Amino acid sequence: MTEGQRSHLAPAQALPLWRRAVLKVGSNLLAADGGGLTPRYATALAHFMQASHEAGRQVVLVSSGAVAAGRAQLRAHAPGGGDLAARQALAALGQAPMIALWQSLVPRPVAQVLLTHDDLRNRRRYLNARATLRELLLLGVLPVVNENDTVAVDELKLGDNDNLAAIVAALVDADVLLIASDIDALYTADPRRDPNAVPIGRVESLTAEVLAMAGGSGSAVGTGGMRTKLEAASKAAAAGIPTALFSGRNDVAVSALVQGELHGTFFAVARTRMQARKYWLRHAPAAPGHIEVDAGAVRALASGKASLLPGGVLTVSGEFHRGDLVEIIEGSGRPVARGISQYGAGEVKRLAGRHSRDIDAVLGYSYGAEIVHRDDLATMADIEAIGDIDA
Ligand SMILES: Nc1ncnc2c1ncn2[C@@H]1O[C@H](COP(=O)(O)OP(=O)(O)O)[C@@H](O)[C@H]1O
Ligand SMILES: N[C@@H](CCC(=O)OP(=O)(O)O)C(=O)O
Repeated sequence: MTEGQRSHLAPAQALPLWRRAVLKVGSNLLAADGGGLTPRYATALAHFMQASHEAGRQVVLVSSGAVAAGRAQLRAHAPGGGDLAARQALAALGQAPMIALWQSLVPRPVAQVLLTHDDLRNRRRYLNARATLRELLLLGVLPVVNENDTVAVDELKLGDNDNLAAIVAALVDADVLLIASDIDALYTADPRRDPNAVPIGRVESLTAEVLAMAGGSGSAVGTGGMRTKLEAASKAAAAGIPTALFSGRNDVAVSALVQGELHGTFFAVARTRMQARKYWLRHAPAAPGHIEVDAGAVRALASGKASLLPGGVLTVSGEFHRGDLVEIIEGSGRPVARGISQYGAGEVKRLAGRHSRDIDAVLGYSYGAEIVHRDDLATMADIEAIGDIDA
């Protein structure tokens, strides 16, 4: 890529208002030209995150750069090639310096969160990761997520932080996924190969035709290229989250984001986050078991605004675990709602009819006041309404 292409700036467009965002920053921006970590581009991105924080917005950072930082530390002794164990060792070496770089640029505490794709497929760990990230955001801390490369395995595509960022966006219920790249937009073809490629401002839907535009990474340090960015946008869209792609090398593009303007490509969504979540709650298979609730809970749940608290639970049948999708029924057996249980069947049994404040005393620990949080719940009315958006 030439300097000319790097300094391209896609036309400005308004970014929809957001309150919580996931920002993904790739190795290319942190370890420019294959060297060690540099604050060169990270400074403006850190400023964007801080300005957002001061404006009452929350940002979760998904940062690459550990492997590149580890490699730079070992210099000539660094193992070359794509050997998995060598990359894992380099990531372990470079992770702390990468976190230290962000901490040196952000005037508030920075927390390291290491996740694997496997963790996020396991509903129990998914809930734990979500609770931790929510808590960090409430504490005003900047969570810096990276893949836990030491334990990640190659079938899970070690080194794909674009896709990880999309999963994290769904995990924290972000309003938007921001991908800072070394290129200012998605082009009709890889601009390194096709001089006639033109930038695209807005993508309505990630069709096969759009996916075919993307090539791999153009650099030695980046891993995914545009392909994984489009996969990430597609994953985020399935969760109802739009994606904004922009150049993290362009100060104008980065500072425009603070003003709510995007110079880059916007990937729109067909469903809102709420519709996407309710859609999932409707279609995902439920665990074998039910939670039977009393008339007060039936009324509260029907309002669509309440969580299921232990006080409204009468009985529990079957076997389910924390993180499973369960059906909630009333005495007659009629289904009232479906939702993700924060507690396993045995725990819910012990908590039935109790006040939320007693959870700790009864179990000796607590995953929160709700048996099913309202964000994880679809009422029968929601489920019927989703019938319409299916069509
Ligand atoms: N259609 C396309 N539009 C834009 N960039 C593309 C396209 N196809 C391939 N690319 C390449 O993808 C690169 C960005 O991905 P990558 O190198 O993995 O960066 P990062 O480190 O930010 O993840 C661009 O610099 C470009 O060379
Ligand atoms: N987890 C790896 C990065 C993996 C990755 O997706 O890199 P990149 O394509 O630069 O975003 C690391 O920290 O080096």
